[in-house]
Amino acid sequence: MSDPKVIFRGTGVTRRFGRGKNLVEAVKNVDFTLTEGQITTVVGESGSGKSTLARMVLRLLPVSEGTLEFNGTDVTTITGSARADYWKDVQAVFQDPFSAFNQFFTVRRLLSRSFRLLGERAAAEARMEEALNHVGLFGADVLDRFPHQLSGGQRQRVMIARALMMQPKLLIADEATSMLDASLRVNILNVLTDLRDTLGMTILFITHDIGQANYIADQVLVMEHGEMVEQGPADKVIFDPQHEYTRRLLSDVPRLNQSA
Ligand SMILES: Nc1ncnc2c1ncn2[C@@H]1O[C@H](COP(=O)(O)OP(=O)(O)OP(=O)(O)O)[C@@H](O)[C@H]1O
Repeated sequence: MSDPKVIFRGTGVTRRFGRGKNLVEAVKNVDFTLTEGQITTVVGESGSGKSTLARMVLRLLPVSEGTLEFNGTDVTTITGSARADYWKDVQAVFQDPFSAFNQFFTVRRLLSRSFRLLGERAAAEARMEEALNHVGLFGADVLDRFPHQLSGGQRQRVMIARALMMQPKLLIADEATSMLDASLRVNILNVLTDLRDTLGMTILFITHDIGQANYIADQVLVMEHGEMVEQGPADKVIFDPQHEYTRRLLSDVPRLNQSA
């Protein structure tokens, strides 16, 4: 078997907001890699810089310092059509699937709108069905429904399907389960692990909950106050944490600790 491939590399990534006494260093000189076909989880408390990091990887937010490489290409400052191409390869789902929906659009319209690029209607329809199947939904059941006719878990799965329609190489899920109750959360986590296992999808999963990291991750990156304090294979970080902060996050999850 060949060595796992690094699909994304961040080097010295820093992001500051504001200036003077209002200066916030949200992400501080962070180095990390994402391995193809693996789920990498960024975990940390609220305000630790996880979303800022995800938005920089997505190229929604410029870095203050550092470089971002995707598939060996420097994407740190790409704009225009290069960035539009990048967004075909790198797709995201966010916390609140409801806010991303137009309440007056059916699922079909939502999905086909974000997929105008494909042009041909029949091909778009086929891609829609395929993407919905990947998240355990059937077109006939959901395509003609409006958002309020779907459960929270179904809405989030539709959002994942929308991202999948672009056939991305990297999927970013930023607190994608935090609005869902526990059973639906597990359901979405299972959808993501299935995508890794069946499509070989690379996933960057952002969460404040180290329990979810344990459930889903191959690799864990731990952030505290903008710094990456610990990173490594999930088993190692979770069952043999080296940093005090990681131990503290773990001590808040009693069940996990007992199984360690
Ligand atoms: N646009 C902004 N302007 C000023 N400060 C910001 C901005 N975005 C984020 N920050 C600050 O950067 C720090 C990191 O925020 P970020 O949202 O990345 O953390 P997080 O770990 O994702 O937290 P949460 O889980 O609560 O979203 C926080 O102190 C936040 O207030």
